Amino acid sequence: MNNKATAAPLKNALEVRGLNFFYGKFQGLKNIDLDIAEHRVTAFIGPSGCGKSTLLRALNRMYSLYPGQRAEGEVNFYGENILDPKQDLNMLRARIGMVFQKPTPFPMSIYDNVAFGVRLYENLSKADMDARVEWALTKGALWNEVKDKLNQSGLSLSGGQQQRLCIARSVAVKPSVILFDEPTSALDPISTGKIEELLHELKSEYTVAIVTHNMQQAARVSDFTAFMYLGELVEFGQTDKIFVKPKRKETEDYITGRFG
Ligand SMILES: Nc1ncnc2c1ncn2[C@@H]1O[C@H](COP(=O)(O)OP(=O)(O)OP(=O)(O)O)[C@@H](O)[C@H]1O
Repeated sequence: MNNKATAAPLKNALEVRGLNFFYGKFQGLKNIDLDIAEHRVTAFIGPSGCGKSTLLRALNRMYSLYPGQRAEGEVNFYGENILDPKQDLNMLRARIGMVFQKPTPFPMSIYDNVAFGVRLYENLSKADMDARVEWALTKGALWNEVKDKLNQSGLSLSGGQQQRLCIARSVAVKPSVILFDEPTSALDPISTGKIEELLHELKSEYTVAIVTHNMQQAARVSDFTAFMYLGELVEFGQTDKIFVKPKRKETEDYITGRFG
């Protein structure tokens, strides 16, 4: 946990204010206020069903793909409320990328997996695209393993490699924020370690938010932790403080495994 959050004032990439979220009539999030600091890792923890993924998916309007799901309140991304109906969702998802629990490479070559998103937004020459693909795969800590087989299918890679390919794919469009929804829960410990190292490197250039079930992982990778329960944000603060001296009994019970 180097580069821990210091007392110096941080800029926020995202400021969530009074966020309520509904799946039809069911309220999944209740009046959430939360700041996501720029160039830091913020972890969302809490028991199953508490709303971690719902909150993460609200941060780039991923829910808008599904009818009946709606958010109220504000999610300000550098001052702009992305819940505004006029928000351009494709542009938003290029600026706030997402990596899912299960690796989801497209059924195409490793090269095209990375180039695909870039082609939607930029018209690069072949040489520039080659350079972008190499750059993104290097950021995804995958270049050395795939540089001699870029035309092979992304689906031919191992699970851990596929997840790093998905991270490279997100990074390739040069987002400002990357959201990770339990990115290592389907991976073995070695692949998990690689992704955790990568999260640490990514935060020097990107803002990271991560949902994790694994409290040790939250403690290892994050600067800030949000503990959620039953759709509410119970406690939020610097990760050291949340894990060493939580203010709320619910948080303490959860992190000490006494929950429920
Ligand atoms: N598509 C959906 N339709 C209706 N309710 C949903 C839907 N997705 C999630 N919910 C409900 O919203 C609440 C929050 O779910 P969410 O997936 O955000 O929790 P979570 O903390 O990420 O859980 P887990 O750790 O199990 O993934 C839960 O009560 C869940 O049942």
